[in-house]
Formats: sequence, C-alpha cells, structure tokens
Amino acid sequence: MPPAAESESSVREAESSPSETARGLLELTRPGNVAAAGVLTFTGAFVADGLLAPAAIVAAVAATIFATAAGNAVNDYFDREIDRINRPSRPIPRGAVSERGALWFSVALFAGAVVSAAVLPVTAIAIAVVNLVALLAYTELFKGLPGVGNVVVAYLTGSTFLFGAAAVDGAFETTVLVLFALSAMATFAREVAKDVEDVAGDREEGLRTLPIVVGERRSLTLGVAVLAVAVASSVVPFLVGGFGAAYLALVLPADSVMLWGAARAFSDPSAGQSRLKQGMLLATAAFIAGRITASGGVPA
Ligand SMILES: CC(C)=CCC/C(C)=C/CC/C(C)=C/CC/C(C)=C/COC[C@H](O)COP(=O)(O)O
Ligand SMILES: CC(C)=CCC/C(C)=C/CC/C(C)=C/CC/C(C)=C/COP(=O)(O)OP(=O)(O)O
Ligand SMILES: [Mg+2]
Repeated sequence: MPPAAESESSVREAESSPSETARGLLELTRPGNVAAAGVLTFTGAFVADGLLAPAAIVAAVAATIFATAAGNAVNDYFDREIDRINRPSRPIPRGAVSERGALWFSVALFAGAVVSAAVLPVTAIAIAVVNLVALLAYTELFKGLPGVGNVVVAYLTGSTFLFGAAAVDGAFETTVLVLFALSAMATFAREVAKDVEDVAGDREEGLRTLPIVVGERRSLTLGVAVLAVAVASSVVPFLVGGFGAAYLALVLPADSVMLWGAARAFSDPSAGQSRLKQGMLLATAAFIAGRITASGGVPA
C-alpha cells in the first residue's frame, strides 16, 4: 500500500475505539458461520459415535470453531482491497480493525485450532492440517481460479462432518459421507451465487472467478445443477441412513428454500445467496433432528 494510503488507513485505525475494535474482531470471525461449522462437526461425531467420546467431541468442535474463525479473519485480511469495493462495511475497510491487528488475530485463532486438534486421532489431525493449509492458501492460490475456490470452500464446509467422525475414531460410514456430499454441493452452489454477486470487485482485482470466465448465467446454471443433485440425494439419510421422519419434515422445506434461493440468484444474486444460506441452516437442523430420531437410537 503506498505511504499516503497507509497513513490514511492508520488514521482510520486510530479513530476506532477499543469497543469498536473488539466488535470488529468478533465480526471478522463471522460468528454465525463459526457456530454453524461447530454444529456440523458435532453432527459428524454424533452420527458416527453418538456421545461416547465427549472429550474428543469438545476438542473437535473447538478446533473447528478456531479454524473457521481463523479462515474468515485471514480471508478478510487478504481480501482487504477487494472488500473496499465489494464489502466496504467489513471491519478492515471501514477502519474498525487495522490490517496488522486482523492478521495477528487470525494467527492466534489458527494457533487455537492447532492446539485443539493436536489431541485428536491421527486421521482428524490430518484433516485439520489439510484444512488449515487450504484456509491459508484460499485467497492467494484458489479464489482467483475459475471454480477452484468454490470447490475448496465446498470441501472445507463438508469436511466438518468427516472431521467430527474422525475425532471420535468413527468410521466414515455412509451417512457421514452423504452429509459431507450434501453440504459440499449446496455450499458450491452458494459460492457460485456469491461470486456472481462479487463480479465487480473481483473483476477489478483481476480475479478469474467462474462468472467472470464463463458468464454469470452459465455459472448459476452449473450451481443449480449441482444443487439439484444434492436435493435429490437429500432423501438418502432417510432411506438408508436410518434418519427419522423428523429429518424428512425439516429437510424437504430446506430443499425448497435452497432451490428457491438458487432460482432467485439469477435475478438477484445477493438475495439468492442469502436465501440459500437460510435453507442450508435449516438443513443443518434436519441433520441433528434426523440423528436424534434415528431408528438405531443414539449410542450414549
Ligand atoms: C441438500 C442439502 C440437505 C444440503 C445440506 C446443506 C448444509 C447442511 C450445508 C451446511 C452449511 C453450513 C451451515 C455451513 C457452516 C458455515 C460455513 C463454514 C459456511 C462456509 O461459508 C463460506 C462462505 O463463503 C462465507 O460467506 P458468508 O456466509 O457470506 O459469510
Ligand atoms: C474442520 C476444520 C478443522 C476446519 C473447517 C473450517 C471450515 C468449516 C471452513 C468453512 C469455509 C470457510 C470459513 C472458509 C474461509 C474463507 C472464506 C470466508 C471463503 C469465502 O470468502 P470469499 O470468497 O472471500 O467471499 P466473502 O469474503 O465475500 O464471503
Ligand atoms: Mg472475502
């Protein structure tokens, strides 16, 4: 950043009070996503092994919370210039958190993830290492490659189920793999819609995202196709995974909301991606309800 802009940025930093900085740091983590990711990891452990290994579940959820918060914070650090266009109200562009503060905050969060994951079985540690590297490399290596960044975020989101199951030394049984696939496919669809929403800033920064390379409509059509596969597959946990009727009662509305969001994204990408997220969160509740009411009961 040229000296003049650096001094301007530091002036803005000087204006943010301690409470604004604290609020900004919390906002950097995207606490809603962090909580949701923790729920996904818990669900993976719960599906694989019930509540038989509470210490491992706590460590895995903690590692996921730290890692997701770290990934969001470091993403905003790397995206600080793009976000001056795309998301000027984010904590760094608005001056609530300094660039240096955001970077060191994310380093501390990554350290928390490493310490939490270190006590887990080797398969879980391996997943955590892959994920932490992917989170660090996302913006610099993957985000600007057409579709690759979307696939990485989709994998990271779905991997929470695998991580939870691995933490309790559970096998990657069919249901865990299905939940991985469902959440990864739905996340891919939403990431495409988000890229369509961000075309202006991404193009200015020279990013070659899917909408910029193949066009917005074609990208959204791909996203809808992937989501349709996920929606069609969402009955599998009920049909073969033993998930109870409560799962169906929640996942079918969730499917509808996600399809609605994907369709809406063609005319209003921002509204569409938000609607997609609502459906995904409802689907998360379906996973929990489905496991609680599973035919095999909950091992405890
Ligand atoms: C068909 C079917 C049943 C799909 C399942 C969908 C499902 C359960 C998806 C999981 C979604 C979820 C609750 C993810 C946890 C939060 C998270 C880590 C999301 C990844 O976010 C990346 C995104 O780019 C962040 O952007 P924003 O949300 O705008 O801050
Ligand atoms: C299980 C373990 C150890 C880790 C999983 C960590 C998880 C769940 C990651 C989920 C995905 C995530 C939080 C990615 C961080 C990077 C991120 C926010 C990507 C999307 O960002 P952009 O493409 O820049 O879009 P916006 O910043 O505009 O949202
Ligand atoms: Mg970003």
